[in-house]
Amino acid sequence: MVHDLGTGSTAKHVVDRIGELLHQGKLKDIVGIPTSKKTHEQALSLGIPLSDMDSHPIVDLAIDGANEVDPYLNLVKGRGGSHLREMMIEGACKKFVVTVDEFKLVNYIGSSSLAMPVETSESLSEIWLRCKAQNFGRKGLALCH
Ligand SMILES: O=C(CO)[C@H](O)[C@H](O)COP(=O)(O)O
Repeated sequence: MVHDLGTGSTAKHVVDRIGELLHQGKLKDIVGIPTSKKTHEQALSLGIPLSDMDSHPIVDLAIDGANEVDPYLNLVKGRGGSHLREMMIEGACKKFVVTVDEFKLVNYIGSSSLAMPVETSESLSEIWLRCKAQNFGRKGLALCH
């Protein structure tokens, strides 16, 4: 089974548990695709076999956290800084499970008043910024590397 390994404090518990089940022999034949460097390091330390999307373009299962979830199950993800990679990997998965606590549940997306994460690839960032600036104006747009 090809498993996306999510990013953030909630997903960290999932990755820990996968490592535990692997060591207990209760989980077999699993390969993980980490959505961030931090998760990559955590998975390596737990001995979870790792791969990437070039070798495994179809991901069977993704379990990851979210920043906001509305009553219709619309999500905000990416405040942990792995937006683009998560969208690529989780967009390719057959099944996507989101793990959140009650603090992530909102009446409408954006109501937590926290920043809305948007991430782009470095090579596209200028083109993308120009495009977004036309839609929203430069205010509030920042590049994070
Ligand atoms: O999208 C993410 C990372 O880019 C995380 O899943 C999201 O930020 C939730 O993180 P946490 O479980 O630490 O609250």
